[in-house]
Amino acid sequence: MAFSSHPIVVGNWKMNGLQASLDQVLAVREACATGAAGRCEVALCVPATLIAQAASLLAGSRLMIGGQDCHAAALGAHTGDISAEMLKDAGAKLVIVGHSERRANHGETDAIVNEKAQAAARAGLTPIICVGETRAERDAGETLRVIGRQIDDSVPRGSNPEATIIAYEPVWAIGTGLTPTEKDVAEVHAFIHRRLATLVPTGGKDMRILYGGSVKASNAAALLAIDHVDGALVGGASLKAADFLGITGVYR
Ligand SMILES: O=C(CO)COP(=O)(O)O
Repeated sequence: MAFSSHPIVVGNWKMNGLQASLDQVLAVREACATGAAGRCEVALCVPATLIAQAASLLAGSRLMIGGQDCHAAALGAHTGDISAEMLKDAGAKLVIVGHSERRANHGETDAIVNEKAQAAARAGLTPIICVGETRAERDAGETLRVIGRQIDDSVPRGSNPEATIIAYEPVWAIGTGLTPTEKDVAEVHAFIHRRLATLVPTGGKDMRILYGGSVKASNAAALLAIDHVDGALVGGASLKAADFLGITGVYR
């Protein structure tokens, strides 16, 4: 087990964060400047209402801002939606697509997620494409079958491996304090790597695969040292800079 050579830790604030939360962005920015944030790329996917302001605070910083979802179209009659081009215009560098909360709460299929990932790439954003099995699927021994289908159908053919990130987030590990065993994480990440190589023959092995689901400072070192784990997608523990930096700081 060894740390990835090109890791990234991404915070997903979900539907949390008001103006006052920009203080947390500033604290992470400061840690990135001093080196306290660790030797990894660092990004925060804040609510859409904060993207432009957060990004404007980060000129010259290596901290990146991302969105949490985008529409597949560039513009048009889609009330309440946000396009990848709009996120880019607001200063985002990345966007999460296909998070299990979007798949479950908004009926997003692999085909929709695939279109969103293509939209992100078209706009010059790095898509973070999420996959993960439910508890019932794991208990039924279906994990690899489900993940294989999600990868095949959600990851656009011909994706640029350097500008596409996969996040493995077991649904049952999100917000529960539960995590898979290290052996299970290693098995799924190695499986995703092999599967990507069939989809992106020119460099599936270069595509980074993040682990997400109840990552916190106390378990980050063990999770991030697992083979084929190239970083983390962090929910609850990304809301406070101190907690988040306890995770990024694992990469010394
Ligand atoms: O869904 C997640 C990140 O996208 C994980 O959330 P938690 O870290 O709160 O479990």
